[in-house]
Amino acid sequence: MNTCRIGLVSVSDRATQGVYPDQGIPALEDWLSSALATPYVVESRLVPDEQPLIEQVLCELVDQLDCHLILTTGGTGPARRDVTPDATLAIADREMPGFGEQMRQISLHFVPTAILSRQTAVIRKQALIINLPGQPKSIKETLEGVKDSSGAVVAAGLFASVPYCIQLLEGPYIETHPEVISAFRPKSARRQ
Ligand SMILES: Nc1ncnc2c1ncn2[C@@H]1O[C@H](COP(=O)(O)OP(=O)(O)OP(=O)(O)O)[C@@H](O)[C@H]1O
Ligand SMILES: Nc1nc2c(c(=O)[nH]1)N[C@H]1C(S)=C(S)[C@@H](COP(=O)(O)O)O[C@H]1N2
Repeated sequence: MNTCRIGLVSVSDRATQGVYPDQGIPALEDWLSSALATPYVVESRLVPDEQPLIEQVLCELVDQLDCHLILTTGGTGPARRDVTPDATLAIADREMPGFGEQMRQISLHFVPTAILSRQTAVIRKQALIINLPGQPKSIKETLEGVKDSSGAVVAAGLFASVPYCIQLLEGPYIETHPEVISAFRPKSARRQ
């Protein structure tokens, strides 16, 4: 079986300098372990907010380590050193604007400043690359989305669309725990 390879990239000047411990990679790892029901392997990188370094790490994860999915966290805002979306677009084959649109919709349920994030998603070769904001708590918020007290989905989490996207890119089959995130999959694409 083709095991899903997931690249995790935390973009933070202060975590890189040791001003605070990086919470981005642990938050990504925690969420994935709660949500994924099929096996996967992870490659993690911590980088400062430097566009050439971010581009280099993204290319290494896609081109050399053959990742199917890359999640970045941090550096999506309007500040001068926030360049993660710029690096992501610079190495992209194609943009997937729906992810950014949905992320900002989800985030408005949590913070009034959601539209300050320029986060996007792209495809490079076999890989889907998705930017998430830097606040560690925003990782679960954006990947999982919003449910009301009865469990009905108010804003679908980003990860609901990830397994089908990776399948369309001819990547491995990813199954999720439905109580965490219910992934969309058309009948024709379901595993028998
Ligand atoms: N990797 C991280 N680990 C822990 N906390 C983080 C991390 N990245 C961001 N944060 C927290 O989220 C806030 C917003 O994230 P943002 O990406 O805008 O960081 P920043 O203000 O540019 O700082 P830096 O790049 O130095 O982490 C930060 O100010 C910090 O409190
Ligand atoms: N879910 C969620 N989205 C969020 C936030 C957040 O805390 N949670 N912070 C917002 C703010 S204040 C900013 S400036 C932008 C960019 O954040 P980043 O530079 O940390 O990526 O994300 C926005 N989106």
